[in-house]
Amino acid sequence: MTGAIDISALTVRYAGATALDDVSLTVPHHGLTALIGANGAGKTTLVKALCGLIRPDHGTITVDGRIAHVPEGREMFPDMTVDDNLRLGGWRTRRRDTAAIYDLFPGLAALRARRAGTLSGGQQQMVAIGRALMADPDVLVVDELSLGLAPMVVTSLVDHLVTLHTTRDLSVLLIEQNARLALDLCHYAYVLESGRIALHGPAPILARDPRVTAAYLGGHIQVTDE
Ligand SMILES: Nc1ncnc2c1ncn2[C@@H]1O[C@H](COP(=O)(O)OP(=O)(O)OP(=O)(O)O)[C@@H](O)[C@H]1O
Repeated sequence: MTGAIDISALTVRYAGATALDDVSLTVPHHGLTALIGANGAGKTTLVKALCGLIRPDHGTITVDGRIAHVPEGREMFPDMTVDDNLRLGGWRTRRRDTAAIYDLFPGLAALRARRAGTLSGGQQQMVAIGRALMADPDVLVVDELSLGLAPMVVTSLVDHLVTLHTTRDLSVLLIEQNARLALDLCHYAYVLESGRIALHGPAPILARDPRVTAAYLGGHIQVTDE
């Protein structure tokens, strides 16, 4: 065990089609690590394997400590209140006190009795992060933080994530289609292409790699040498 998450030689096949092919990656302790990739690259498959929702055909996954997941699309229970959605996150730890989550996201406090399905996408994303935190995780897997959200909302969520990472010493794996966001935010990144890790390295270096800029950053990036 070297990291908070260690994935080694992971292979997943669906009915003969290979979704992940010999994927290895490490999320270091207390690091912010990104996994970026286009539609169909295998990101969701990797998250499902990580969360034990599918059984890999080959390879190993080890997690050091408690892992919690902020799922793609938030996955609220829409007819339950915000507070009850948060409490669901604490079922394993038997934690019921949600006050710390409202301290972190003060905007949610006034919404605690609202049905979660009536919240905006950004508010739901805060509930989804809060629900994951109710599990007192050491490792947080955040799947598509920015999906369908306005840039200002994403900026605010990113600020919260950075605060969480620094104040709670969380190790974070951020799964993102928005490569610019992921490379700005994270220390290290992996690029998944057609089920294989095509590139990996420190995020600032990947952000200047012509293969990344052409495929994931719109092909226009200003590289200045100081
Ligand atoms: N249940 C399944 N049965 C068959 N093939 C599947 C299944 N789930 C995913 N796949 C295929 O596996 C590959 C990887 O899919 P996956 O959903 O992991 O990609 P992704 O990177 O998460 O894509 P997106 O960003 O569009 O969600 C794709 O070719 C997809 O069609």
